Amino acid sequence: MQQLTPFNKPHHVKVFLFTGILILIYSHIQSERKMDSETKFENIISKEEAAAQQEIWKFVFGFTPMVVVMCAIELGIPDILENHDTSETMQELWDCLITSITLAELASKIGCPMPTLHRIRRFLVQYKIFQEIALSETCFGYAHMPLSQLLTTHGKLSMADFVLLESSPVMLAPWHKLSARVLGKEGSAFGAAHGDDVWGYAAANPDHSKLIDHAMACDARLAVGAVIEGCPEVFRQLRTVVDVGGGDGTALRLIVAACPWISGINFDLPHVVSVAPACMGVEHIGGDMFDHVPKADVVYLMVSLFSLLEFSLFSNIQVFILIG
Ligand SMILES: C[S@@+](CC[C@H](N)C(=O)[O-])C[C@H]1O[C@@H](n2cnc3c(N)ncnc32)[C@H](O)[C@@H]1O
Repeated sequence: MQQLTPFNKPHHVKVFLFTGILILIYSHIQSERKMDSETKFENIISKEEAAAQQEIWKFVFGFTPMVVVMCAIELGIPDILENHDTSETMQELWDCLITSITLAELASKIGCPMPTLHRIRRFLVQYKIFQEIALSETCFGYAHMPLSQLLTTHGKLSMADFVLLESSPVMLAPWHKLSARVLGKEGSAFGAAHGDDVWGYAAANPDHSKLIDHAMACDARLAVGAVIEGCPEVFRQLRTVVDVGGGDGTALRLIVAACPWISGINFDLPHVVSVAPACMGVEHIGGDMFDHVPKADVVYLMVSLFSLLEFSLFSNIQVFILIG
């Protein structure tokens, strides 16, 4: 008698084949899925890697915005624009209320070739520091943006001198000592770069000291303007005020102008006050705040928070601190 195996009946063969095909299809789908997710994963990685490869350029050329803005200030572009009168014809023709200047006009005022200026212009427009206005199909004008307004020399809220200070070689050199500072090899990064602290270096280098004073004045105009406007009551009862580390006296000049009943003492290191501009209602006194500070109804210290401990010596004086 012939033994029956699963294959010797036709319907068994069919079932077997059918199951086999199902298994094949299933494993094929599974392997497709696996490949699919692997490819997707690889794609994600490669997208991230591609993004990183783009991102890295920000760090390679991260300094560029700072130096191009510095260049614009040094060339006087914001000031030229500020003082430029758009010709009446142009004004009427284009009904353009925004003062703008063409590249040719700008190049001629600066006294530089157009092609090099064009490259700086492109960057400044791209970064929305200036805006480009189409005056015709072929002619463009360049106009102020809120950012470029802050770069004019005499603007009320100008930050131009702060940009010039921080982009100066003296202030950039300490950043090259940062890793040594982190490793504890250097006391201070500024000292490592220049062999002295910031104020000692400034005392020996009047040009740099002037740069610091002007930069600090930018900050003082912003901060003090906001305090006078935001809380004028702070000044009502005061007769005498000392600004410790007051730089060229900008902060006190603003306070005294807004509150003429106040007498101000601008207290700073001797090399700073000796060149500070005279101002009615403000007396400049030179000295070291760690030795003594003139007496007054109020002593305030803005920014220079070297050591609050030293201010325990003001224990019987009202002290308030403005952080700019
Ligand atoms: C960061 S600046 C601030 C300037 C000003 N308060 C402002 O915000 O515009 C610090 C000021 O403190 C002054 N300074 C540093 N050490 C000082 C000291 N030992 N005694 C008095 N003034 C000092 C500096 O000369 C400088 O003008």
